[in-house]
Amino acid sequence: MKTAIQIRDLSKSYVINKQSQKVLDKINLDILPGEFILLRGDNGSGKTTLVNLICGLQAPDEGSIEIFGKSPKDPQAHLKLGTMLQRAKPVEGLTVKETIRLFQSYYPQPFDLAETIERSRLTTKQNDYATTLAGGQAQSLYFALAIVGNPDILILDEPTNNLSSEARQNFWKQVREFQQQRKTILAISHSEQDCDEIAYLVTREVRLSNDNGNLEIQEFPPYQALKNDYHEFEEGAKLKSESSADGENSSNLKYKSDPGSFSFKAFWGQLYVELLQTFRKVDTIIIGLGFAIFAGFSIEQNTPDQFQSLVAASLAALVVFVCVSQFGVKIASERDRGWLKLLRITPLSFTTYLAAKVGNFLVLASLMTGLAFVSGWGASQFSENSSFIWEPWMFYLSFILVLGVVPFAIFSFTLAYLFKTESLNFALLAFLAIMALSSGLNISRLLPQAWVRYIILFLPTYHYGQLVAWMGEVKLEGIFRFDGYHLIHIQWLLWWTVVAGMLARWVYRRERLSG
Ligand SMILES: Nc1ncnc2c1ncn2[C@@H]1O[C@H](COP(=O)(O)OP(=O)(O)OP(=O)(O)O)[C@@H](O)[C@H]1O
Repeated sequence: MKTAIQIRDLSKSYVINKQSQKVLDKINLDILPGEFILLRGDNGSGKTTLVNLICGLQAPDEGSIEIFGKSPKDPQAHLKLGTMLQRAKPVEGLTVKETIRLFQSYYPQPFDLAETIERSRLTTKQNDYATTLAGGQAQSLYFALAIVGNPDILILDEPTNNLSSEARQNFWKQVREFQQQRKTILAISHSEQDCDEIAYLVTREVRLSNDNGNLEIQEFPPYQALKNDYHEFEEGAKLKSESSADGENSSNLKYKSDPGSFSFKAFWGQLYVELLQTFRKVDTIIIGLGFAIFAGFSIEQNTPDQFQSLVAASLAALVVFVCVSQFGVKIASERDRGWLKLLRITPLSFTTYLAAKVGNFLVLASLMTGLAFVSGWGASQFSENSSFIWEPWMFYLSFILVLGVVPFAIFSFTLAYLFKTESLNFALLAFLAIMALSSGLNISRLLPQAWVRYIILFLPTYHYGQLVAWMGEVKLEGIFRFDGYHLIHIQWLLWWTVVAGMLARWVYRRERLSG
């Protein structure tokens, strides 16, 4: 049996006011499976830093941490951990039940949904929006999210902050029930009432010192009993593995699949909630779907002879605008709420996460283009000399509009990770302006420098614009026309999708979510 958490010579410093300050200094600690550790220390002594390091949200300067023998960065370790972070808010647009179901989809062997809701005392609140929960109920939701994956280790960072005395009692009762299944618990609390509530469960109290970044450890009677059990088990396991050559291998088979790779279960779970959130936002419905319907209808009514080119141009602009603004703003809000931090400590992989976000956009963009054509057909029904007929170009144009915009959606994902929320709107506006300038509309003629025009030829917007002009038969002499090289434009867009994906992966990995 492996140690639940093994910490060796762990050090961490921060640069505060241009000076390096050591928060943790060569810390060593072995937490046994089934232990209940109470982590204490004054404000600023480094408790949350230690939790962030254990969850893999931050990297140590020196030393190492292992979760059942795995690095905290390893997705296998994330399967074992359930964490309640100190600062997080529920994500918008989802009910309590939907939020818990989403987290449940990330894990291969989760708890039953109804059981988790009941265990967290959220039965009467399960259909309420998570953002409307009162303080204590929100803590219960975070508890549910921490346990739904059926983790072996539960980490609770000041879980009873802002709770009433009764709510505290209830909370620790839930934790006790969880611990009775011989799970390992690491809890941080400043409250004396909390300490009284859990006193008989605690195996060791670990105190972080503010002065020297070291640990003081106090052992309680349950620890000795647990330690003896652990050593007996170790001895037994040693004998067993000596008598059976493949003993070690068979225990490793348990988690053979790699939780860091793409998971269909997590993809469908994530895509479902992304769609729910999108279609519950009134502005998406009005701007995205409303404008698409309006464009199709009014173009067919007023200029039916130019339907193909005008619909192509207006839909291209609309689809790009909605996808870029939707993606960026949504991720920024999730980041502000601490939601991304919560996602990063689950086994959800980057590929699954990004694929679900792109999938959400593809559904929205398909609906937008479909509705524009249906409303054009609707408008033709009111017109006496209608020329509207369903033609194959409509299908091909929709295909280009929807798939061609994927690299832009991924770029806006990248921007949302690169910029802080306050500056993100400017970044998105600048991005949209660059896209408009480089779309192939011959504004570039106004640019005196030839090299600017050459750069534009390499940008994805130019190729997207050309493909739309091709399918929309856009012929605006001297301003915008298809140059005839559709295969080259398709290749460039594919290449940009790969580049955008690599960039997104890089910003996702480098993101520090520790604040
Ligand atoms: N990302 C960061 N950048 C710079 N300094 C940081 C960062 N995170 C934490 N610190 C500093 O490190 C020290 C330890 O912070 P930490 O949040 O780990 O303490 P804590 O024991 O959890 O405090 P509290 O009990 O108030 O939650 C503090 O002085 C804090 O200001």
